[in-house]
Amino acid sequence: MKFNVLVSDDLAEEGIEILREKVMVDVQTGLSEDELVATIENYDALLVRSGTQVTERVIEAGKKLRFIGRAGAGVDNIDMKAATKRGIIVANAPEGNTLAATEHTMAMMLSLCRNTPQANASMQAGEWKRSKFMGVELNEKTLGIVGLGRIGREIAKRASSFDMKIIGYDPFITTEKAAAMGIQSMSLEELFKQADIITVHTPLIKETRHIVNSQTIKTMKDGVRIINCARGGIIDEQALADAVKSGKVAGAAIDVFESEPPKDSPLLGVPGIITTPHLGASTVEAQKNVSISVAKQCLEVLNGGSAKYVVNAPIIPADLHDSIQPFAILAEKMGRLLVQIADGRIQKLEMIYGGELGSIGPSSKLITHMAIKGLLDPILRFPVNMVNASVVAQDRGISVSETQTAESAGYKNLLTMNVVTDTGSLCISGSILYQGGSRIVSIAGYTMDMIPEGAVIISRHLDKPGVIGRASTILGESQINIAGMQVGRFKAGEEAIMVLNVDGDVPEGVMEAIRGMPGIYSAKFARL
Ligand SMILES: NC(=O)c1ccc[n+]([C@@H]2O[C@H](COP(=O)([O-])OP(=O)(O)OC[C@H]3O[C@@H](n4cnc5c(N)ncnc54)[C@H](O)[C@@H]3O)[C@@H](O)[C@H]2O)c1
Ligand SMILES: O=C(O)[C@H](O)COP(=O)(O)O
Repeated sequence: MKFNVLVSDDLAEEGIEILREKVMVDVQTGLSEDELVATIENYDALLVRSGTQVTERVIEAGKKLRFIGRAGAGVDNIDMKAATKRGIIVANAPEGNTLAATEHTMAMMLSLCRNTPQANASMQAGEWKRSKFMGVELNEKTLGIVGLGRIGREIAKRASSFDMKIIGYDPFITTEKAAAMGIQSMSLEELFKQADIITVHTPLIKETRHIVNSQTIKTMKDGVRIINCARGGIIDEQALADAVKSGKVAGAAIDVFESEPPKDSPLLGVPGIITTPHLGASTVEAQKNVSISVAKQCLEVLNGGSAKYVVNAPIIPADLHDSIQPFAILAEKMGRLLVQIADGRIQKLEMIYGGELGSIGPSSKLITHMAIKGLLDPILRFPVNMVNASVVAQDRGISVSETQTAESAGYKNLLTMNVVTDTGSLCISGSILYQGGSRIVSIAGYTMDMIPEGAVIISRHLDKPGVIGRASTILGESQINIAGMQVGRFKAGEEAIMVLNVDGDVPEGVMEAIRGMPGIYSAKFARL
C-alpha cells in the first residue's frame, strides 16, 4: 500500500511497527496547529492521543486524509463535525486503557484518603509529621460513580472489594443493569447528597460540562471528596478549588484539566488537591493495546475496509456484517439508478425496509447511508461515503426517512427507495434472492427482474407495435449490443416501460435519436 501515515503523539512502538510493515510512517510529536496544518496535506491517515488538537483547520488542510485514529478513548480533541463532513473515518481504541484508567482512579482515591502525595512531599523535604497526615478509610464509605460505562463499572467492582457502598448515576443504564453490577442507581441530585466520595466517568459533552459546580457542591455532604480521572471540564475548576479551600470539600484528586497542560488552573497549589498530569492511560500495557488497535484499524481503512471502533459512522454488529453487506451494496446501486432516471431536484428520500428487513433495527442506518451515497456521489464534486452521507443529505436539504414493515409483496426481503423531487416522485424496489444474487424487482410500479449492473436504458413509451423494434434498430445501427430486455405495462395500449441492458455506454446522440422516436415519452441512460 502506498500510503503515508502521520503519528503526532507518543504511540507505543508495537503499533508503529505494524504500520511500518505496510505503509510509510512519520512520527512527529509536539507539532503546533500551524505546523500540523503545513504538513498534513501529504498524509492519508493521522494517529493521535489526547495531545494533538485535530481542529477544523487541520482537517481542511488534510486533503488526502481518510482516517483519524485516536489511540485511547476520548475523542474530544478531534473536530468530529469537520471530519464527518469530509467523510474521514474517525476511530478510537476505547477498551485498551479501561483498566489503566480504573486502577489510576483507585490509586487516586486511596492517595486522596490517606494524603499519600502530601506525606511523601513532606518527608522528601526532611520532615516527619505523622499527625498532620491523618486519613480516612474507604471501608463502609459511600462511593458515588457518575457514568457507569467501561471505567465506571470496573471501579464499582474494585471499590466493592473495599466494602464500600456503591451508588451510581447514568441516564443510559437501567436500574436493573446497575443493580446487577452491585450499584444502586439514583438521580444525580440524590447521589450528590449521599456520597462520601464522588468520582466522574462520563465523556465531556454539553450535558456533562460543569456537572460539578458551585451550586451542586452546596448540595453535597460536608467533607466530601471528589475525583476526576475522566475529562477536564466535567468539574468547574474554580468552584472546586474554592470549595476545597473553604473546607466544604475535604479534598480532590484530579488527573485531567480544562486546558492541558494546565498553566493557570486554580486547582494547582491548593494543599487538599492532589494532581497527576493526565496519567490515567499511562501504563505499558494500555499503551501497547491502544497503539496496536489504532494501527490495525488504520490499515483496514486504508485498505478500503471499515474500522472496528468507528465513532462517526453507523456501526454494524460483527455478527450481522455478512447479512447486511449485500443490502448495503444493493442500496448504493439503487441510489445510483434513481439519481440517473428521476426527474427534478431531489427533496426527500424514503427508505422502506420490508419482509425480513422489517426487523433489521438500527443497522438499517448503514444501508440508508449507502443509499444516500449512491444517490449523491455521482453528482457531487467531493466524495460521499458512509461517514458523511447523512450530513451531505442534510446540507442539501434532502430529508431522509426510514420505515420498517413486515410487508414485502411476496419477497423474502424488500428494500424500497422512494425519491420525491420538485417535479414528482419515483419509487424502486430491490431484493436479495435466496441464492444471494440481487435484483431490482420494481421500477415505478412496473414489475422487473433486473440485475443491477452495467449500463441500462430505461424508457417510457406508448404500448403499440414497432416502438421497441425501432429503438433496437437505432442501437444496432450505432453498434451498441443489447444484452437483455424487459418490458412492462399496466394495461395494453397505454404507457409501458422498457429496460434495455446494453454492452457499453450509449452516446448522447443515440439517446436523442431514441427520445425523438414517435411513441417514446422519455428515455434515460444509466450506469450502475
Ligand atoms: N484519564 C485518562 O487518561 C482516561 C483514560 C481513559 C478514559 N478516560 C475518560 O474517561 C471517561 C469514561 O471513559 P469510558 O471508557 O468509561 O467511557 P464509556 O463510553 O464506556 O462510558 C461513559 C458513560 O458515561 C455515561 N454518560 C453519558 N452521558 C452521561 C450523563 N449526562 N450523566 C451520566 N452519565 C453519562 C454513558 O452512558 C456511559 O455509560 C471518558 O471521558 C474518557 O475519555 C480518561
Ligand atoms: O481518553 C483517553 O483514552 C485518555 O484520556 C488517555 O489519553 P492519552 O492517550 O492522551 O493518555
